[in-house]
Amino acid sequence: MTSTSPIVEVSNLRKAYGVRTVVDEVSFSVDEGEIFGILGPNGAGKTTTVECVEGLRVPDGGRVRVAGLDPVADHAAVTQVLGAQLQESELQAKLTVREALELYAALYPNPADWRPLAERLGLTGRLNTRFGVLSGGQKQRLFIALALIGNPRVVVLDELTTGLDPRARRDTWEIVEDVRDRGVTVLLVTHFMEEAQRLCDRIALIDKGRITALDTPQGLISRTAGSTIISFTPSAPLDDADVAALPALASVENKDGRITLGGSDETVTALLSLLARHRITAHQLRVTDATLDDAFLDLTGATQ
Ligand SMILES: Nc1ncnc2c1ncn2[C@@H]1O[C@H](COP(=O)(O)OP(=O)(O)OP(=O)(O)O)[C@@H](O)[C@H]1O
Repeated sequence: MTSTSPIVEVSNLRKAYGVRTVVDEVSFSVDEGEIFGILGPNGAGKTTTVECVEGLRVPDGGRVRVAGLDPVADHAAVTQVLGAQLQESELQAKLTVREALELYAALYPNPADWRPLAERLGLTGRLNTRFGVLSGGQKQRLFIALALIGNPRVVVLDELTTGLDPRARRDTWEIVEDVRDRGVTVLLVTHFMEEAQRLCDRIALIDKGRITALDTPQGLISRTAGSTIISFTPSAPLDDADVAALPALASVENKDGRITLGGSDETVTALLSLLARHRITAHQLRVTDATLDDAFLDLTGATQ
C-alpha cells in the first residue's frame, strides 16, 4: 500500500435483477495503491458489484464513487481513471496483438506507450500473432495490457486467471504485483483462495449479495476457529480426554491413527508437553497455518 486515501468508495450498494436482490447493502472502500479482493462463491454478486463500480450497471440504491466521480453520471470521466479487463468475446479473433494495442491506445487522449507495456507483459514476440491463436495466458496478458493502456489509476480484473495452468497463473500474479508496484490500484474479483491470499492487501468476502467479512487475508484466517493445524502420528495411543482438554482446541480428527488438530499456538505448546509427559513420540509432526480456504468455508459456510 502506498497511501491511504480511498479511490473507490461503495456505500450501501444495492442491485436487483427483477425481484431478486443480488447485491444487498454492500459497502467498502479501496485505498489508492492497494490490491483489493472481492471473493465469494458462484453467483454471490461479485461481478455485479464491480460492474456498478465500472459504470456498466446502474445501481438501484447506494452510492459509488471512483476518484470522486459517479461511474454512471460521469461515465466518460471515469473511463479515463479506471481500466477494465475485457472479456474474451470482446476481441475479434483476426485482430493481431499490435492492432489491438494500437486500436485501444487510440481511444484515450493520453495513452501509455504500448511498446514498453507489451515488453513488460512479455508480448513483444507476439505482436503479429492473431488474437484467436494466442494461448490462454497470452490472451490474459493482452487483456491486462489493454486495461492499462489508458494509464488508469484503478484497474478492475475479474477472474483473470480462470482457465490458466498453474505456471501461467503464477506469471499473471507477478504481473498484477508489478502493476500495483507502479502505483495502480487493483480491484480483483476471484474465487481462487490461493490467488486472493497471495495478492490481496484486503479482501471483502461476499456471500448471497452481502459482505460477510472484510479484512486482510491473515485477519480473515485468524478469525477462523482453529487457525493453526497440527497433525502427527503418535507412537502410542493418546487418551481422548487428554486431547479434548487441550487449550483452544477447535477440531480433532483421527484418520487411521494420524491425528489432526485445529487450534492455536497454545494448543501446540500444551500438546508437546502432554506428549512429553506420556513419553509419546509424534511422528511426522506438522504444524501449519490454516489457509484462506479454511477461513472462506468457515465464514461463508459455502460449498465451492
Ligand atoms: N443480467 C442479469 N440478469 C439477471 N440475473 C443476473 C444478471 N447478471 C447476473 N445475474 C444473477 O445475479 C447473481 C449474481 O451474479 P454475479 O455475476 O454478480 O455473481 P458472481 O459472484 O460474479 O458469480 P460468478 O463467480 O459465478 O461469476 C447470479 O445469481 C446471476 O445469475
